[in-house]
Amino acid sequence: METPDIPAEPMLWSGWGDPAKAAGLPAPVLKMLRELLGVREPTRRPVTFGEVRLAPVTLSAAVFADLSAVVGRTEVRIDDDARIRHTRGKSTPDLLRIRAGDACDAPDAVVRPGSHEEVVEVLRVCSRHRVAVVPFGGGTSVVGGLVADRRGFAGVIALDVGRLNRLLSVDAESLLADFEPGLRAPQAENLLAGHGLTLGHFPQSYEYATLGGFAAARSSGQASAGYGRFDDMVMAITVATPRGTMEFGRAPRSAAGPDLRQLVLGSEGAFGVITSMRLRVRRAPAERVYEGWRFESFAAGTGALRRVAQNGPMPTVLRLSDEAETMVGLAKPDQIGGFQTDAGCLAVVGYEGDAADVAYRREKTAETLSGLGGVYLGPEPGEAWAHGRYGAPYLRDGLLAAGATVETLETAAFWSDLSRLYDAVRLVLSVALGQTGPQATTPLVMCHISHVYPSGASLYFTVVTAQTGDPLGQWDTAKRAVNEAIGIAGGTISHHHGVGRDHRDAYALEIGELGVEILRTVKDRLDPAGILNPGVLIP
Ligand SMILES: Cc1cc2nc3c(=O)[nH]c(=O)nc-3n(C[C@H](O)[C@H](O)[C@H](O)COP(=O)(O)OP(=O)(O)OC[C@H]3O[C@@H](n4cnc5c(N)ncnc54)[C@H](O)[C@@H]3O)c2cc1C
Repeated sequence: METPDIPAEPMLWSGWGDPAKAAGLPAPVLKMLRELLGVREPTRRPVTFGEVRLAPVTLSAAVFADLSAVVGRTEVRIDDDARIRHTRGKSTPDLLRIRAGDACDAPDAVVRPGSHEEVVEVLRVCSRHRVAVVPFGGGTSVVGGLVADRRGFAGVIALDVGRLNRLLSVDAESLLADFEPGLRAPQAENLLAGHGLTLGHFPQSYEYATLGGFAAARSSGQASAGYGRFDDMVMAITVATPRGTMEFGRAPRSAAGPDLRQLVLGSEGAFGVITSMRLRVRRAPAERVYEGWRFESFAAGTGALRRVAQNGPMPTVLRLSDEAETMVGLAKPDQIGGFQTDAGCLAVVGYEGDAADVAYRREKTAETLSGLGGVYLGPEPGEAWAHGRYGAPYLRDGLLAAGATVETLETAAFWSDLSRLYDAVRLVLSVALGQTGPQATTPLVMCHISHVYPSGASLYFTVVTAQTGDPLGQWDTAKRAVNEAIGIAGGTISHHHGVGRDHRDAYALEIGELGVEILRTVKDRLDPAGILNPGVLIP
């Protein structure tokens, strides 16, 4: 998999990604925004860094002294720069708020422990003083996973795991590697490359997201067909809690009772702070091939993907854009704006491995796809996707600046429910974001499938619409309606972004009252003062 350089700069405080890569919008996109979606330039400009509004720090001198005694005075930061950069995550509502100068959710301090023991001590100090703790990895959450409920607390700290950034050991015989959680994905890949290994986890947030964040939010990368989801990779996990240390996982599989790793995976910092993990790794592939296929319709392409997922062998990357996403060219962000209306639906299929394995899987997959109506387009669309794959999120800043709201959301369901779910989400988004009156507009709703299983798949939607005077309210209304529609249509509220605050209520409906009670009981036991990420995950 082609991997970008590790960004040297901290992430843009008001937008996505590496400041050096900030991109303008291509002219055809601007034209489409104006003519097709009725987008008008916003009247308000985004604030400058100096104009961001922060509440005063509420931590007492005693808390400050106790935290400094654990991690060192310089690792407890209360300056504006540190606080603003640890405010919320990177969803579109997060960006709309910070661009408007609103940093009311900023932590009072950013604390950076240097070891597992220091994390345990920080949690003890915060429990004693009733200070809320937000575990902070790369800060790329898109579900409100980095905002603590302040009520009843003497303050909030962001517990940044950035100093826990080592590859601790490699077991080449078992294909395992022990990592600390604060490594960003490209750093981990670089370290593994020195051993001829790869993790194979390539989400679109790859440049900035961390290993701990992947485990805490059950992330899934774009090559999940071949390498699996991140939660499949976690063989063992160590967690610091206010009550001490938990360590789970000591064999590849076990019948020794329920698998308590699963209680940590997806717990989004509400039960403890992940301080190390033993991850399954793979030998670095000798060969990589990406290519494109065309299907007449999304339904036809979906059927073909299902057959591949059920009959195998599996490619490494398997994704299918619907008609709208193919038309806009979102599958190839470098070439966005081609606007081919007769392009059908583009599937990108990739294979990584040794030459014989790649050749075998390619031949078998091609047989299946062509037998179900797929037309082979050659390597160009696949290579273009692989080259531009981390580029799309950079377009969001330009779209927001131009007066468009753009956001993504995702879900998953069994194959037999998938087309109903697809129709329901598209309909609800179109109705909720469509505007009537003299300047009537319809939003652009696009979708792709990029994670497939024998029993079902995920659906990933991108929506672009003209901003109203209240873009936050506009999106909030639409998102509530979609969450409800997903539940009714039988989908899960998240396939890989997680729960955070944004999906908390929908998640509660999904797991039922008893499920919520189990989560509350576990939390009460591990975190009796309730300091860990209050308001996230658990209603
Ligand atoms: C542009 C963009 C593209 C994205 N693409 C994808 C994608 O392709 N696939 C995907 O799965 N996700 C994607 N995401 C979502 C996000 O990147 C993932 O949820 C990722 O797992 C978050 O990692 P992070 O290190 O940034 O965690 P953070 O955002 O810092 O934290 C996420 C949650 O985990 C908790 N947490 C963080 N570290 C720890 C720890 N060490 N111990 C305990 N709790 C912790 C936090 O408190 C928070 O609740 C995308 C996000 C953006 C902005």
